[in-house]
Amino acid sequence: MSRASELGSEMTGEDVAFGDTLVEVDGLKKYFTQESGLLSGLSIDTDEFPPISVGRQHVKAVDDVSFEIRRGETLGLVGESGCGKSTLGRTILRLLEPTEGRISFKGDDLAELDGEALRQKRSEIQMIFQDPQSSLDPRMKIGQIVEEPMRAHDMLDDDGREQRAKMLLEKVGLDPHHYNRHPHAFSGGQRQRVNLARALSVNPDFIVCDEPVSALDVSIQAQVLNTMEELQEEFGLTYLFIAHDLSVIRHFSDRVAVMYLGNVVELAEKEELFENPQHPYTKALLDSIPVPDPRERGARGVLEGEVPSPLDPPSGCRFRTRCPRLIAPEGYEWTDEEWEHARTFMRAVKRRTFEPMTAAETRAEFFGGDLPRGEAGEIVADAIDLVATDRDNGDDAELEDGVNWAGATERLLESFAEESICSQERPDYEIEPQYGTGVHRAACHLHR
Ligand SMILES: Nc1ncnc2c1ncn2[C@@H]1O[C@H](COP(=O)(O)OP(=O)(O)OP(=O)(O)O)[C@@H](O)[C@H]1O
Repeated sequence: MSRASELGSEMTGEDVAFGDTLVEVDGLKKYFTQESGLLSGLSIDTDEFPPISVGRQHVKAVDDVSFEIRRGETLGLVGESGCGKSTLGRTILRLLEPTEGRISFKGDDLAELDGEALRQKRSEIQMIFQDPQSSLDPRMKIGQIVEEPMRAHDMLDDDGREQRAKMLLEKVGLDPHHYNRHPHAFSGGQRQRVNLARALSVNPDFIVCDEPVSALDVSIQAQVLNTMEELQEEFGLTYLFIAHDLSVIRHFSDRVAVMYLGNVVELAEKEELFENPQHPYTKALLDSIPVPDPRERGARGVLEGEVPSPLDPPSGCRFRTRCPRLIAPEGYEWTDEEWEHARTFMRAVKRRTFEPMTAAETRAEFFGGDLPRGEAGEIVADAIDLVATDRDNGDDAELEDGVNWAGATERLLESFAEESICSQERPDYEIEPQYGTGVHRAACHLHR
């Protein structure tokens, strides 16, 4: 093996041109196995020994994700907390074992590599974490910290490593004379710069940046991002840039992938995604960017309800349980307006967002007095009845506010939401972009 390939610093016959695919993720899944809570998970099977087993559930943190990252670009990955961004980043790096799927890096399937081959590849792929405080060992000097990955990969000799560390400290905007200082002498932004130098020490091609500036003051964020951009240019780096902050993503990415509950729901070039968003989840995220207007307090509440549990995610489109654009189920005769009324009523009942009133009042409030025709109208009438105050429910102690919210919710969801294409098929469509020429993918049946 040549010295160069031993160092992992030069590609051997597998060079990837700028703009060509460097990383490809295909059908990637990462499930965490969890023992289910208390007795609910225990099952008794007398044919087995021991006869009691603990039920296991799967946290579907990443569930069938596919995309590519091109050499030299920054792919932004955005989504609310808990949607699986970090897990995806770590699984791509093989810090977590994939449950299923392929991760190819320069054409090699990372999921298949192990031992020495994986170790070699690891130097070409590095990661930067959110918290620069906890990722730096306080007892080590920053010079040693930067040299650590080089030592682990047997790269250069002592002098060579020191020289390289000092060169990198300078590149990331630190004083190389601070080589012997300890991390506590540095500010948060400077510590993240130390992390950058450490990641760069083994000459990687690809860096997964997991919320790299989220812990920093806003004024410092831009400076660190600028340095990251300069380093990208100089070293030909490719970034997967994970952030929940859309304004940071907008500043920094070439293309953007939006994640929701383990799925990528939309992916497009940056301008296309921000100017022409096509997934209702992306639109809601964009609408909830806090506006710098003192009269508006905080984010505008567009995203209603809770993110469902990744233990049991919704079928079909993952966003459908919160989606304001849920598609009308087939098989009923109704106008768009009638379906809109029914959908609004269904959401309000499910989330119990109105004070119960008489059946006539409910009908007037949500349907302007006229129910949909045919079977849909009968279902709506049943549901209205279940939450109406002038219906005699006896004194069933189970009922909240004296009306049957749960019964009405079940009736509406079963008849309408569960029958929608949104519940039945997982969407994935390509859309004609309005900006640029890149591929625009949106996982929303409105584009079927
Ligand atoms: N080791 C683990 N064991 C079980 N569940 C896990 C584990 N790690 C993550 N999860 C779950 O997987 C889901 C995705 O988590 P992940 O941290 O990837 O999301 P995220 O989008 O990066 O969120 P955040 O921005 O808050 O870190 C969450 O429901 C989380 O609770």
